[in-house]
Amino acid sequence: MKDQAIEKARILSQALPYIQKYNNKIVVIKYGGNAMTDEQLKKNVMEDVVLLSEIGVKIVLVHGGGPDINAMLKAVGKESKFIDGLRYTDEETMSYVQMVLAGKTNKNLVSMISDLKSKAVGICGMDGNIIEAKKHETPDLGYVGDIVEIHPQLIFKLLDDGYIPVVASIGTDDNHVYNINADMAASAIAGALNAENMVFVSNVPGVLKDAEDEGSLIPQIHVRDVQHLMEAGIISGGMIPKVQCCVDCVRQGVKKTVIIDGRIPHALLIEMLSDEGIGTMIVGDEYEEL
Ligand SMILES: Nc1ncnc2c1ncn2[C@@H]1O[C@H](COP(=O)(O)OP(=O)(O)O)[C@@H](O)[C@H]1O
Ligand SMILES: CC(=O)N[C@@H](CCC(=O)OP(=O)(O)O)C(=O)O
Repeated sequence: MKDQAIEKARILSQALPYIQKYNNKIVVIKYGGNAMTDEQLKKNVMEDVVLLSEIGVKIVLVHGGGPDINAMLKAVGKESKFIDGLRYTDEETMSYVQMVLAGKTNKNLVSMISDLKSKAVGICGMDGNIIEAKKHETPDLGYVGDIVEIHPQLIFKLLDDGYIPVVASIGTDDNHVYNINADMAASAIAGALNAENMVFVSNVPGVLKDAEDEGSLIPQIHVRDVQHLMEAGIISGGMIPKVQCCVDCVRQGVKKTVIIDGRIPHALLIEMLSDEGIGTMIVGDEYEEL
């Protein structure tokens, strides 16, 4: 019993340099819909978000919700169609995407944070014109948007006032509302906020040497090696835009980007506050180990 308590205290004390490192720093967390399907694991992720926020990390939570959107479309008898990992979004689909992402999924995360006695504000990229977008041109995906510019003032204001901004990936121009891939929204927001760290919470261990073999994790990739890994077919499918987003983040000055497995309880705490490496880190020359 006493030994267990000492071990717990040792692990807690290990967190001190990380708490100091991240105090008052902005960290963007992208929480993917595939890692939200288990309620207990979702609660673990929200507990980690709240704990990090309570120790002074300025957390911005950008979320996806692909499976929630698929379920809604199925319920109304509409087919989900993806091209190169992006959802074909006709006008009717767009209204469901907005309803689900900025409604059910967003408010569920906000209420979980409130239940943990912390303060969150749920918004989407239309609020405060955060995500200025334009129609994605080729291929024609309907109301799928590309990000033109991030206007981060509202996010800064919420962080300054002690709120955790919870952001749904919907953008707008003067005339239309657009469905934005949540990885892209998160990385563009991280770049615009000059975040210290960008963490993608997914449902894979990270980048694998062999996508079929969960034991083949690549712990660290330098941005200069990403092109080669794509050409060699090691990074493929849904991992291509995610890794590309990591590279964009690093190029925009985010010091560390990491893809972690939301199926591991408290993966965020392990990643942020311990000496244990978890997932795949994608870094540039600027990155320094603590
Ligand atoms: N080298 C790789 N390592 C891990 N996953 C890979 C790799 N290549 C392709 N993938 C695929 O990428 C998917 C992760 O992307 P995605 O489903 O878009 O995640 P999320 O829902 O978190 O946004 C995995 O489910 C896997 O099928
Ligand atoms: C254009 C596009 O594909 N948008 C995504 C937005 C949600 C998302 O990205 O959710 P995940 O992170 O859970 O995949 C979609 O409609 O599914």
